[in-house]
Amino acid sequence: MIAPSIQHHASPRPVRVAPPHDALPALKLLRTVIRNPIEVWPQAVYEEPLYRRRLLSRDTVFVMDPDLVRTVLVDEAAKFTKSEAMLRSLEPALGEGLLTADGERWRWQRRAAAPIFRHERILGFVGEMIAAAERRRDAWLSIAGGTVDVAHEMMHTTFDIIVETMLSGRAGIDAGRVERGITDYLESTSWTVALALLRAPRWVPYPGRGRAERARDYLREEVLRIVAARRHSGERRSDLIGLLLEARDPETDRAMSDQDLADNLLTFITAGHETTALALTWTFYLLDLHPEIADRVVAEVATVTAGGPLRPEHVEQLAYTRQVLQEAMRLYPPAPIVVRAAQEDLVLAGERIPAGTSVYVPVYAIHRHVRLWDEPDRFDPERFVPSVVKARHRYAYLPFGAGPRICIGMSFALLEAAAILAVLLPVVRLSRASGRDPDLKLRITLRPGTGLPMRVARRQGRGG
Ligand code: HEM
Repeated sequence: MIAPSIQHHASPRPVRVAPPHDALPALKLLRTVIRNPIEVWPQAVYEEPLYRRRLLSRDTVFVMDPDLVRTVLVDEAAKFTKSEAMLRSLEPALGEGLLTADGERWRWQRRAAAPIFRHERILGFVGEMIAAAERRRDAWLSIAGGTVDVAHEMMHTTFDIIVETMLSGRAGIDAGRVERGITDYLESTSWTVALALLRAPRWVPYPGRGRAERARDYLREEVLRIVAARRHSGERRSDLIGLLLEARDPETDRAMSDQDLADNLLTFITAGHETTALALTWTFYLLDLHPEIADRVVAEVATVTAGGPLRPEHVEQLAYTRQVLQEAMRLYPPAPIVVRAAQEDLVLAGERIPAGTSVYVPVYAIHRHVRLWDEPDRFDPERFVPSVVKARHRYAYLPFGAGPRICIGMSFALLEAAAILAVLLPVVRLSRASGRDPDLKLRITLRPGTGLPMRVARRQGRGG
């Protein structure tokens, strides 16, 4: 009888969100939404197939059952649009780009961007991914024994990769300012979400609004500058800017305006690096808790590369490394919630859902749902052995969403994360500088509240 609890203590428990004990009264709910919206999700979201409640002034349905998730995101996707809270948070920066547009406007932008995400094309980017990771590795080795904020370091690494691969070079963008700009902007989004739940008009001021708007203006000016420079040069390249410049709306034959281009470039720059950086950040945290799993990744890299440097063709062969990343994204999905607004009345699991209802797909909670996962809080990459994946419901795991709006950058992100991990892990060992767990903060993405400071040591043995 005692054995299971001993085992339980032997395996470190990665940090998780603590759901509230009781239903929160309105004022406390509002305060919690502003501080950290994921902390209002009740225990029921981790246990029930569907949970319905009024969140401030919005009728809200949480959908956890994988069949219902499929209904919302795939089968009946046409009956939903992006939600008011998400649009209100993201539209001021991303306009009506690929992530935020709906209907026909979304469809032609998706078609325009699709060629750059074809598998063969993405494989051509892996060399850049490895090179950026090697620059980070060399920087870390030069300060071995020191401490780095892994969250910040991963943001810079993935930022370098997105501008190298999608914009054909850095184009003079200040990565540090972009990172601060994104953080400042995202920081304000818990207010915009709360105000949307309260149905307050969009002009209502809130703390940090000025700072968020300055950040947004900086980011937009930078991408407009890049667009203007490309138009001015008349250069034709087949990078993302080139593809978008040549795209024509099939219905109107209209080309993208500079504003449309800026919306999309900013969408790709932000959606395309912050999420992957977070996936890696949480992976480094988990590997500090589980050095035996880190050792297995290092051993796999050594086998696949035969002890030599990582080359692009190796990355797809790193099956265990990919399992580790997938399991890290189960526990810490960088995009922990997907939200939609019902455009028509419909019925879900016998519940009448009137048009206008917000439908939350709480990815973080689905990934830790007691009916879907055995010991949901345990980090166990074996869950992603192909035969185990096959036996599981397809919609029990959705770090990249699902259906027509599934992440366009999914393969890019998986290759990128595996390449970065496979370059860094064999040479360095990272351990939390404070010995404490990071805190989980929802700001559209799932971020470590105050970064993730880790000590960098040279890894002894085969790799270093
Ligand atoms: C680990 C990394 C990533 C995660 C976890 C992630 C997650 C997601 C999720 C959940 C969605 C769907 C949102 C919804 O349905 O409302 C999405 C959409 C999107 N992602 Fe990613 N993403 C990642 C990396 C990337 C990368 C590398 C790029 C670009 C290079 C990218 C670009 C986009 C875009 C443009 C969309 C909107 C697609 C559409 O609506 O058609 N993402 N992402």
